[in-house]
Order: sequence, then C-alpha cells, then structure tokens
Amino acid sequence: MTATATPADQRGEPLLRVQGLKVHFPIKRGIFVDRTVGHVRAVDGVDLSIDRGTTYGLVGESGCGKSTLGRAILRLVEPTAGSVVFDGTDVAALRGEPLRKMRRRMQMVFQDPLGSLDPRQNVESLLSEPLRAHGLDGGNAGIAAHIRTLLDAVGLPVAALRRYPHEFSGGQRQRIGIARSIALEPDLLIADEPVSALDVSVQAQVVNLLEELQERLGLTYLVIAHDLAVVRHISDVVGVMYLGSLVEQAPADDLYEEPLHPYTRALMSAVPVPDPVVEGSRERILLAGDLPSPANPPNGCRFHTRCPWRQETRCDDEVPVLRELAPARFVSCHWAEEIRDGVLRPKAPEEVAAIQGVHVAATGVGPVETDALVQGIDQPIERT
Ligand SMILES: Nc1ncnc2c1ncn2[C@@H]1O[C@H](COP(=O)(O)OP(=O)(O)OP(=O)(O)O)[C@@H](O)[C@H]1O
Repeated sequence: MTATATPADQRGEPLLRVQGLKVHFPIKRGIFVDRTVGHVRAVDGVDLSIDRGTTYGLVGESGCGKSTLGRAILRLVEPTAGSVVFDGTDVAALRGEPLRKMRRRMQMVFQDPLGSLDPRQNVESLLSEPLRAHGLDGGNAGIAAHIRTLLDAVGLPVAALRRYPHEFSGGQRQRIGIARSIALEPDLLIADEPVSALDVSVQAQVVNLLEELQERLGLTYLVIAHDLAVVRHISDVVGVMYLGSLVEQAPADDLYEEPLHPYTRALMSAVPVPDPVVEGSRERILLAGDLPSPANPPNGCRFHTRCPWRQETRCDDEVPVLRELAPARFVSCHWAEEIRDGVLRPKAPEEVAAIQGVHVAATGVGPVETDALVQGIDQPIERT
C-alpha cells in the first residue's frame, strides 16, 4: 500500500477543502402530519482545509457539531449547504457510482469498534467484506494476501483471522476497526473519538499506530476528540468548534501555548500546567451558563452569552468572521487583539451570570465539562 500522487496533489491543493458547510436537522412535531417547527443547526457555516499527509484535530464541547461535521464530509448525512471538495471534486454534488468510488477514498474510524463491527463475522470476513464489495482484483488468493498485509500493518497476528470481535480486547478491536478502514487504501481517515473508549496505556498504542500508518501510507487525518492531550500530540492543526462553527484554528503548539479566542482560553485555562513552580499557575477562566441550544443559538457572536470579555452591543449584534490574526492563526472574535494585548479585562463569571440571569455553578465549560475535555493532558503519550 503506497500513497499515490494525484493532479490536485501536483497543484499543491489541500486534499480536503470544506467551505460554508451547514447541516441543519429539521425538528418535527405532530401526531398525524409531521410539521417542521425549527432546525437544529448542528453545523452552521464551517470552512476548513486539510493538507495531504497532515492531521487536523477538532475539539469542542459535546453537542457542538464535531461528529456531524465528520459525517457530512463523508456524505453519511446530507449537507444543507456548502461544499466539500475532496482531491479537486465536490463530494456534495456526487451521486450513484461516482459517490461510491469517492467514498472508498474516505473512511471512518469509530469510537466504539464493538458497536461498528458485526459480532457474527470473524476477522477474515470483516476485512474481506469491503474488498469484495469494491471488487478488489486477484480473486480469493488476492484477497487473502491483502488481508494478511492488513493484519501485519495493524500489528495483529494471522491467528486473529478466525476469531470474532468479542474475543479481543478494546485496543485489539480498534486495530481491527483501523485495518478495515484502511483496507481500500483510502487517502483520508476521519477518526471520531478513536481512543476515548480505551485505557490510557492502550490509547497511546493506538495513537502511535495511527501515526505509523500515516507515515507509511501517506494518510491524511481528521481526528475528532475530547482529550486535548491526544489532539495536541497527534495534530498539525487544531480547530475549536462552538455551537456549529469554528471559533479558532491554529497550528497545534501555537493554540495550546497562546489561545486567542475567549472560548479556547477557557478550555486551556483548565489544563493543568505540568510544572507550576517553573511555569507559574494559569488563571482558571470560568464560564457562566450552559451551552445554548443549537436549535436557538444566540444572535451576534454565539459565545457572547458566556463570554467574560463580551462588549455591548457589538458582540450581541454582529457575527464575527473567522479572520487571520497572525500567519496561520485564525480566530472569530471582534476583540481578539485587545484581549491578546491585555487592553480588555475579563468580567468575573458572577458578573456575566448576573447579566445573563444564569448561575455560574451551571457552567458548561467550567469545572465539570472542561475537566472532562482536558483529562490526561498532563500525561505525555509515550511511544511503544
Ligand atoms: N440525526 C440528527 N437529528 C437531529 N439532531 C441531531 C442529529 N444528529 C445530531 N444532532 C444534534 O446536532 C447537534 C450536534 O451533534 P454532534 O453529535 O455532531 O455533536 P458532537 O460535538 O459530535 O457531540 P459529542 O462529542 O457528544 O459526540 C446536537 O445538538 C445533536 O443533538
């Protein structure tokens, strides 16, 4: 299995370019006749691009639209608007056989391999299924040889072939899931929480496997994850999502060292500093209120209802665009420069809560949610 150069590659185009992508799910009501009474704006105007052979990490609170974005790129859900250009072709416009062929080049790695692998099929059958479905040349002997190569690539013994998913550990099952996803030699893997169901030591092995495969096969990754340590370790570029939109995008180290958007700052402020004596402790930024409903998002900047730096009335009325504040550093905040330079001071969470009529104790990205998001950040991923 080797990565092949394509015309888009030669033009230096990113492998994937998403523009203005929206996925709005209708909310239906009624006993006899379904009436659409509103829409959940799960993804609401996302632009991003991923260069070949690189990893884009996507983070954000539960429900902000990460999985829906990944599924829309693969056309597992229909986009409401926007384009997904993969290797020079708009996937959103494809139907029938061309769509099937394109799907072969974009595969998904799921969080829960047990849920995504048919328990009645042994590993041989699970791995040969996509090969047969897409008519791999070489007959049974060719398929058998291909499967052995796949097992070897993910570090499983040939003896695994006759066994069933429930006979494996979580980490081994994820190896089977990964083998299946690379069976058709895709260019892009979308991994939705690929290690969050695994023990920390096993997480490191699977992350390392993904990195090895990327190097060997020239794969491009979109990795969706809650664990900021995993995302920092594996990603070249990180995007932060809030209520269906990207609020910040930056090279991984830059984002972690100097977050620019107030929401990213709040996420990062909960990350424990490895050596507080040397580096000084970080001031924790608490947010007021819960994540608003994506069916009824706030006007203006979507984050303004919880933002400690909110300025009336611009933040309430004017939607900020994702703009390039410094090379490769994109942020959607009207006041990013003033916040970065310390010209604007944050309000205390109690003050924001009083203005909004909400409780600080109910923070979504506060003590509860953020701790879940940052678990393991201080535990470096070791190579095995
Ligand atoms: N098929 C669907 N029909 C209606 N609403 C949906 C559907 N799928 C997702 N949603 C809603 O869209 C929003 C975004 O969901 P999504 O699963 O993409 O978020 P997420 O960031 O991946 O969350 P998590 O980290 O919990 O998986 C949520 O409000 C969710 O309830």
